[in-house]
Amino acid sequence: MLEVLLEQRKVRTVDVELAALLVDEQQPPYSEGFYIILLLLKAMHEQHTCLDLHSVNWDNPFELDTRAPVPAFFAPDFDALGCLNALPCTGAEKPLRIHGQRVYLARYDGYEAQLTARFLQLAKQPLELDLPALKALLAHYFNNQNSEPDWQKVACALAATSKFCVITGGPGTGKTTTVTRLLAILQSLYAQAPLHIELVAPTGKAAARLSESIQGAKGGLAETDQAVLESIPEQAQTLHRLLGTVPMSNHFRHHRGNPVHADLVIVDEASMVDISLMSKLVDALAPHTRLILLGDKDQLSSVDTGNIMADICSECTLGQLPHYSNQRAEQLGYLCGEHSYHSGQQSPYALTDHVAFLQHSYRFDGDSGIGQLAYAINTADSKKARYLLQSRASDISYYPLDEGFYSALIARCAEQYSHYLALIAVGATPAQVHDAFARFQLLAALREGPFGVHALNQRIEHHLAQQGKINVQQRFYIGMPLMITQNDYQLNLFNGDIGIIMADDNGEPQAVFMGAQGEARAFYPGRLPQFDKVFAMTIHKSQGSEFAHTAMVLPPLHRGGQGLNRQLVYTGVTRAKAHIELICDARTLAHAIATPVRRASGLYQRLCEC
Ligand SMILES: Nc1ncnc2c1ncn2[C@@H]1O[C@H](COP(=O)(O)OP(=O)(O)OP(=O)(O)O)[C@@H](O)[C@H]1O
Repeated sequence: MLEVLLEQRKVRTVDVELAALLVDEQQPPYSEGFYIILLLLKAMHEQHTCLDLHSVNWDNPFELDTRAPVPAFFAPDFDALGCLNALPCTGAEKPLRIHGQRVYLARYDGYEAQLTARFLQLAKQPLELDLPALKALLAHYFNNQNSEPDWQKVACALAATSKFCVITGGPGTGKTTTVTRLLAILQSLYAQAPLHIELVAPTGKAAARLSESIQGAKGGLAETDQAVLESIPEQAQTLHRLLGTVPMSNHFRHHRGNPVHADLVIVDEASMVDISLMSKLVDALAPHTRLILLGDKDQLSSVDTGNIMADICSECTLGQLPHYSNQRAEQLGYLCGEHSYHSGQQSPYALTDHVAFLQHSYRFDGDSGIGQLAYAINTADSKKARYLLQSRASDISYYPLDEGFYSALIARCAEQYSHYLALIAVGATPAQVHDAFARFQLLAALREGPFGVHALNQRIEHHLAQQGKINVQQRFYIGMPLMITQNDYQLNLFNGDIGIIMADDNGEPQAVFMGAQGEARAFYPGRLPQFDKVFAMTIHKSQGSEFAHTAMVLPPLHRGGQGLNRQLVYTGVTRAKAHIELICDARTLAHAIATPVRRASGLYQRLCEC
């Protein structure tokens, strides 16, 4: 049985050794306890926080290839919980922990317990507030007289009246605008002693975009006191930088014993933050520090373990009212105007009064193809998605994978990328070149294979070289676009940063990046941390970025399309600001839309039980 698992790469040798160690069995034949621990380790590799016994298909628990007979790992009447509880490694201070039907490795149980306790403690902390002053400020910054509730105003009211708040919403729903107004409101409320605010994001790219968005949104704050405006920070940093990385260690300089100095920490793109990093963040917050998480709950989960944003926003459903408590709804009525703010349903969820869900997109109006396509994907409406692709909406182009599509795609991409190359050729400034490059991006679901980024990068490069637009004889040729894949705190270059090779005054190639203040930063290529060429980028890597024109290629079902899911496709589509170009089989798209990923975790349950 073990050989089959190893052969089909369902488990790794190191997992086998760890499981054997935990159950204290030296060699085969192994017990059912050993196999259930292997199942837990497999779940961990798939970035689940725990193994949910309810969701195991006991007839084929390791999801083996069913073309061959699947061995029976467990007896038909197998009592998984009884077996786990009887293991010597299970218990409160032991490596394995059990909560209901959920099995954890101690470390992840610890993270989840810490997040639950800290979120709860923050949410329950009383705040002394001048409510009439807050009401007046809310009316000043949100002065529309709609018959419907203004959910941005509600989000501000929730965040101003609590030490913990989550604001979720799709692209262009105004998360940054709302937070900027919130900051103006808070700094006005605390004008005597302005709050020390830290803006952070999981990647350098996302931090730069947050800085840009806050600067833009501040421009829209007319009639705001100059001192208040000046007290709103504009520069965001990475979470790692806020916490202070310690070289060669997974610990940070800031932790419970040496907390971060801040009255308020705002985390943008929080869906990209894994459970370990989020635990370290909450551990490093001083007891009085407020926390606001911003992000799109429907985007891809973090690369590493966890699903925090989706877990916290479990009760948010498109088109539905939130389940705010009566007390909260009453408070919102006073602060934001008399409307109906709750579904009427009472929820046991401890954070129910701390989550704001923005559903109206200001970027995409009702007629926008991109907005409708994102909505159709999110609501699992494949028919609508298919209709939209065929409908010739002005902001959607659709190319099925018919004969000749590949060379046509490469030619279109080469054409798009010609613009920034032409600008380099005429000596345009780095800012102009970067602007032109950022107008178009090809995204791919996979890294390998003909539909993967490696092959696409090579083909586009080859095409441009044939047209004489780049000279690939040089390793670092003029015009080569690259994306940093490893943080380098000394150089201030971060995972996701995009650089373009341009010539210095002596004609030597250097990688030019744009800094947060719009300044060009140049490095000789030999000094760069790890990077990839980036004519094509994986959808995963595109998180936290947006492009005016985004093209996304999905492989057919038999070439890797089976592995796609709803969040991946949604994330890709919502990178587009003005135009989305989809290159795929309709069947692949339908399959992805019908396949949501839900990572197992107990965060929501714990927050319902406390
Ligand atoms: N209440 C509003 N009224 C009019 N325009 C708005 C409002 N809120 C936001 N906008 C506009 O919508 C656009 C998107 O807003 P914003 O950048 O705040 O959204 P977001 O949710 O942070 O977007 P994303 O994270 O997808 O970039 C901006 O141009 C902003 O000016």
